[in-house]
Amino acid sequence: MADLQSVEAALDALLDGVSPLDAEMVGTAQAAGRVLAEAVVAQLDVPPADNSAMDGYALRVADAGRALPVSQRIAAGSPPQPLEPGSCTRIFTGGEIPPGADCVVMQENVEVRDEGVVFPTNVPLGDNIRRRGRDVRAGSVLLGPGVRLEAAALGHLAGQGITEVMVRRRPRVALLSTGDEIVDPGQPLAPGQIYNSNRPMLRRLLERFGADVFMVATVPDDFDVTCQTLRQIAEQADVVVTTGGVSVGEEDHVKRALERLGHLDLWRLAMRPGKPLALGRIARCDRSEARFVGLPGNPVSGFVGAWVYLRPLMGALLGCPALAELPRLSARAAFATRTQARRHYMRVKLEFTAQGVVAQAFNDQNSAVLSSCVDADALAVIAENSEIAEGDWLDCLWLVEG
Ligand SMILES: Nc1nc2c(c(=O)[nH]1)N[C@H]1C(S)=C(S)[C@@H](COP(=O)(O)OP(=O)(O)OC[C@H]3O[C@@H](n4cnc5c(N)ncnc54)[C@H](O)[C@@H]3O)O[C@H]1N2
Ligand code: MOO
Repeated sequence: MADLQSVEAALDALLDGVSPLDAEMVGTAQAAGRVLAEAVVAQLDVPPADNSAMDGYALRVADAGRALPVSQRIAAGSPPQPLEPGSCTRIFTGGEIPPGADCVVMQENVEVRDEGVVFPTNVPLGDNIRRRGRDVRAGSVLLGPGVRLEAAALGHLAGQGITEVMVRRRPRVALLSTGDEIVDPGQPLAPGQIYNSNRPMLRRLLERFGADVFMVATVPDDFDVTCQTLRQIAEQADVVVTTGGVSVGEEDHVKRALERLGHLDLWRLAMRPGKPLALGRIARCDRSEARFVGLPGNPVSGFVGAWVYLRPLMGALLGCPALAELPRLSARAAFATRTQARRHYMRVKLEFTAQGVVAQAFNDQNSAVLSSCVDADALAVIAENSEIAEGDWLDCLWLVEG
């Protein structure tokens, strides 16, 4: 086991020379989940003018403490007139503050009498006024490059009236399955066969990591056809991902095809699950190369491999730091375990208790037991040759999209 290589070394090899893909312009209505290729500079102040945070009355602080007549009414969207001296203005939330007014008193705090509206004394200057540009100042960076466009960022873009943004092209990923025993749902199962669980699982993960999974296929059981298929796919794919056939078993078409079409490194890693990993390149006609990642066939090994390798790879191709690195958190172990030569990525459920975060491990952590992943919130990373007692602090990789 002394020859096992580190996860970090494999990650370095995987990410070596990877740079962000080219940029493309998309409509903001289609931009959800995309990654900004360049900074977006604000063109407008938000809010565009001082406005009221409350339904109530705008006045001069100096006039508070007495009854004031109402000289105008301002709803959101109606332009204000300057405030007549010695009067107040009826105003609604979002209404523009009239020139001359310097505070807003909410309507619950006034008394409306025949002679006018009576205000409390000691109204703070500027109270309940949302200042122009408080949220965004024109000319400032609204969103920086590498930001993934999720709900609030999309709202922020719309707040500027922006309809198009420059984003990174989504990495084009081909997802291939190997193994004669693997059958797609919808087909009958012959004896010895199992359904392909890796394909929908990895497709979903890759899409969550920002990829465009433009094709899924099963590798044909023929060396020449495999070569031809991979060569064609590599012309369109940034990354070719396969599952299965990376261990020490009998001759495998994908491995041999990779050696013929480009380059292949077989890794034996000090990690569990996911000891075997294949990394390579497939040459294209124009001499550029598609990346190749061969994950193990065991579903849990594929699941963990996707988070540990494919997510950072998508992050690098998208120029998105939040995707490139999985967030970590510390949690107390609700279990005891020990490891040997391989670092263990244990699937855990996190409980957020008053005493802090507690990690509950799924009982059966075997790499073929996919039920261990269904409820997993995090991967607790247990160092090689170590022992964990209940209550010990664990370093966990949080399974979030980024
Ligand atoms: N003599 C040794 N045997 C194995 C070693 C080893 O070091 N020496 N390593 C083990 C480890 S660790 C792993 S992980 C697996 C990796 O195997 P492969 O990547 O070669 O994958 P396969 O043999 O093709 O399949 C493994 C397992 O997964 C099932 N599988 C494959 N594809 C799918 C799919 N799409 N959906 C669901 N299940 C799938 C397949 O039926 C096998 O049961 O090797 C160990 N062996
Ligand atoms: O390293 Mo493998 O993924 O344990 O079965």
